[in-house]
Amino acid sequence: MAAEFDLIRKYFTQSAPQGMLGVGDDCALFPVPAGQTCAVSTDLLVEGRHFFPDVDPVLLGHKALAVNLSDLAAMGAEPLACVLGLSLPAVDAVWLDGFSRGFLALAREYGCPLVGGDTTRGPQVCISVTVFGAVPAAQALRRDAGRPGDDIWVSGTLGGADIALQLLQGKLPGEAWRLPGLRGALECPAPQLALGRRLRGIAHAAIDISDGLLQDLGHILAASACAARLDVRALPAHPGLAGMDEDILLDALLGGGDVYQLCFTAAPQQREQVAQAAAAAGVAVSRIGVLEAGPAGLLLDNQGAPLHVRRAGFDHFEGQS
Ligand SMILES: Nc1ncnc2c1ncn2[C@@H]1O[C@H](COP(=O)(O)OP(=O)(O)OP(=O)(O)O)[C@@H](O)[C@H]1O
Ligand SMILES: Cc1ncc(C[n+]2csc(CCOP(=O)(O)O)c2C)c(N)n1
Ligand SMILES: [Mg+2]
Repeated sequence: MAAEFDLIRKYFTQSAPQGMLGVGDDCALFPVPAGQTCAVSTDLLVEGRHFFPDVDPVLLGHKALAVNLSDLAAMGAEPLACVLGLSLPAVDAVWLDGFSRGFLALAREYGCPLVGGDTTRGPQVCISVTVFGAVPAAQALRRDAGRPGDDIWVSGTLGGADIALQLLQGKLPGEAWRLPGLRGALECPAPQLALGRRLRGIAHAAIDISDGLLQDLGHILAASACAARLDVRALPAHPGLAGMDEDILLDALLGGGDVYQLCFTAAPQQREQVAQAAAAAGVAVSRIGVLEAGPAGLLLDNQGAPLHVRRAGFDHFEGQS
């Protein structure tokens, strides 16, 4: 058989769950639960841009799916299935074995079977994942649902992945000792699906933080036509960042990407319910500010002065428009 189909069969073909048609036909088929709407998101990961060429392929397989599941979490959706597009320079059995194991282990953990994809040859490793989820349409956590007066929350911790990335890029040489404690935040993010699901009917707007807190919160502010007042002292720093230079730390907390935690808004009357949802999901949440009626996108500090921002967040085409 052609090597291409051999590869697909060997690494990516699993028996489809009952009621689904998986790998092997022109399309996959799967049902959407009655009364719910399909949530779809896609993310591309390019070698050298989203990951280092020598990253552990097991972790890369995990992250390629995790960043997509994170978008379902940010919508309050539950995973249904995923598809995987792969462009590879050559057949590397060790890499494929690790990548597929990392990917399929997470797919199993979150009930998101791999039901199809496409495999081609190309100059560098390029991974495209599309996830399909289900959410009752009226309960989806949309970016435009924030309201003035809402608390702004963030789950988990911030900054760890960004400092890990800087260390791997050879920046901050005096801090290299921190890398072992931070690397997991960059290379093995956990999608916050349990939290997103439990925030249905409690939170208003939500987004997952991929490009940096300020940039991603900015999307909620723009869509919800709100300003925000932030308490930077309430930002939850990754424990591996304790004692770091204050400016470097603040820049990482506000502008660092690859976080894959949820930033969400909820009415102050829902504080107890938010705390219960977070406890049930097994993740910490921090209240970091409030939405205000004001110019859309305006960011204030807790004194009400414009927030001083040194790092804008991640932008693939920075300086090009
Ligand atoms: N080439 C494209 N064609 C159509 N829509 C696009 C395209 N690229 C991005 N989008 C849409 O633009 C919006 C912002 O895209 P982006 O990739 O920044 O999503 P995100 O959720 O903010 O980031 P992430 O996926 O990293 O969490 C999304 O609604 C996305 O579907
Ligand atoms: C080798 C390497 N260089 C840079 C980064 C940082 N990075 C790349 S893409 C991105 C935003 C999310 O991606 P997208 O907006 O495409 O979903 C971030 C923060 C990395 N992880 N690895
Ligand atoms: Mg997102």
